[in-house]
Amino acid sequence: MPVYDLVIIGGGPAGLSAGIYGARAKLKTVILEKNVVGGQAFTTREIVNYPGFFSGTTGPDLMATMADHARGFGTEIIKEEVVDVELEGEEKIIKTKRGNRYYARAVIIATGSQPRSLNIPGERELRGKGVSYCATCDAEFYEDLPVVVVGNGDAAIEEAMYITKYASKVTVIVIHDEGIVDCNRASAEKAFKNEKIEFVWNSVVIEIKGKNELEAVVVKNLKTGKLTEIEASGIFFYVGMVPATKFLKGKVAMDDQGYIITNDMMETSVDGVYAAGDARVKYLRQVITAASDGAVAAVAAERYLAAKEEFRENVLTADKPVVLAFWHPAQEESLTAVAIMEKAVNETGGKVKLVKVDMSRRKMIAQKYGITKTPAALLVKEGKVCRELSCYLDSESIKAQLNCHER
Ligand SMILES: Cc1cc2nc3c(=O)[nH]c(=O)nc-3n(C[C@H](O)[C@H](O)[C@H](O)COP(=O)(O)OP(=O)(O)OC[C@H]3O[C@@H](n4cnc5c(N)ncnc54)[C@H](O)[C@@H]3O)c2cc1C
Repeated sequence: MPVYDLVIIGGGPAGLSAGIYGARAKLKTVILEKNVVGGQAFTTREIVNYPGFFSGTTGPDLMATMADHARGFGTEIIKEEVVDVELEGEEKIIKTKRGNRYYARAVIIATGSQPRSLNIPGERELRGKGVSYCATCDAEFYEDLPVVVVGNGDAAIEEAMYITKYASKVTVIVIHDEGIVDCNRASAEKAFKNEKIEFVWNSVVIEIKGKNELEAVVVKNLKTGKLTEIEASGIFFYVGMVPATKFLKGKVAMDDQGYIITNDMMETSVDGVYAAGDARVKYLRQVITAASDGAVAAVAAERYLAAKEEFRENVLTADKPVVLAFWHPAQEESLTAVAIMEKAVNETGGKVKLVKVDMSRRKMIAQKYGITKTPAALLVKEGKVCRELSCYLDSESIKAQLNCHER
């Protein structure tokens, strides 16, 4: 497998947007997508809140446009499920279910999230035989048939309305008291007026019945304890999402729910590894914020790779010894030390050069050389450290240290 500048795991809006920005910046970019390109957004029929589409668009249309855009700039999109990663080294290794290995100089994790299952009897057995998590994919199979929807957030209510285009009746099971739903008001009001929708309040689904196909759903009223069997041919679950990050456990820092922790540059705890979209800890999980994250992650990755290349040219393959002077903008003492170091280097008449390293931005370089505090300075020759320099001397004494003896 060739070495890619950028491997993006996941081809939803975050991954596609990262692909657009990455390939446009001339990075050799590949997106590995295990399923349908477009992610969750592909599974929603109507998208009315993505900027530029006042009259709305469909998830599949919007995602196809994004995928064409990414491919247009040269991003490869390959159907592969990533099952393991080695992220620590300079060259990251991405391993797939088919046994392939992709090598990357930087990685963006854009694996999003997947529907939560309730793990109730019958749910796993009847998956694909009446149990579904995607109305866009499956609603049309229920023409004139009764269907149950579980949940009361935006996705549940909006998809319930979409299903009424096909189903004879849609029963929505809501855990809350009558009239209380967790979705936006406009959708709730429309759903309450929809004659094909019946709400069942204070209730949860406890069992799904059927042999080879779904026949009925058992619902428990949480206030009375009463069990009711609702005849149905299909059930759609919208009871939340879980991040698709299981294969990354122990590889990048996550919160206790498995969402990846990043800063506002989408950097994870591992150098050269970024996370974008629904898979990361964030406030709002939508197509627009996923696309935005993808753009930020790709630009951050591009700058990281450029900085690495610049470091290679300026330091590792330099034709003269280099003083690496580590400083931190919040530490005045380090600024003074670097200024004295610079004076000493200038007085060598070009025999030695100085490269300043801002520790607040170039953590990777500091880590590589084991530097934990500033000021600090190293003399590097032919890519190897030959000595540590004392930063607390005058420029004359520093100049005397600028002879290379291998460390
Ligand atoms: C029913 C529904 C309706 C919605 N409606 C709207 C709406 O109207 N407006 C809106 O803005 N947002 C909506 N959203 C939310 C929006 O779809 C998501 O916020 C957005 O898709 C997140 O994008 P993402 O790229 O981070 O992740 P995802 O869209 O989840 O994409 C992640 C991709 O990564 C792939 N993947 C996961 N693991 C691996 C792996 N190991 N190897 C390879 N590939 C992998 C997945 O197959 C998937 O394609 C809706 C969501 C749902 C479920």
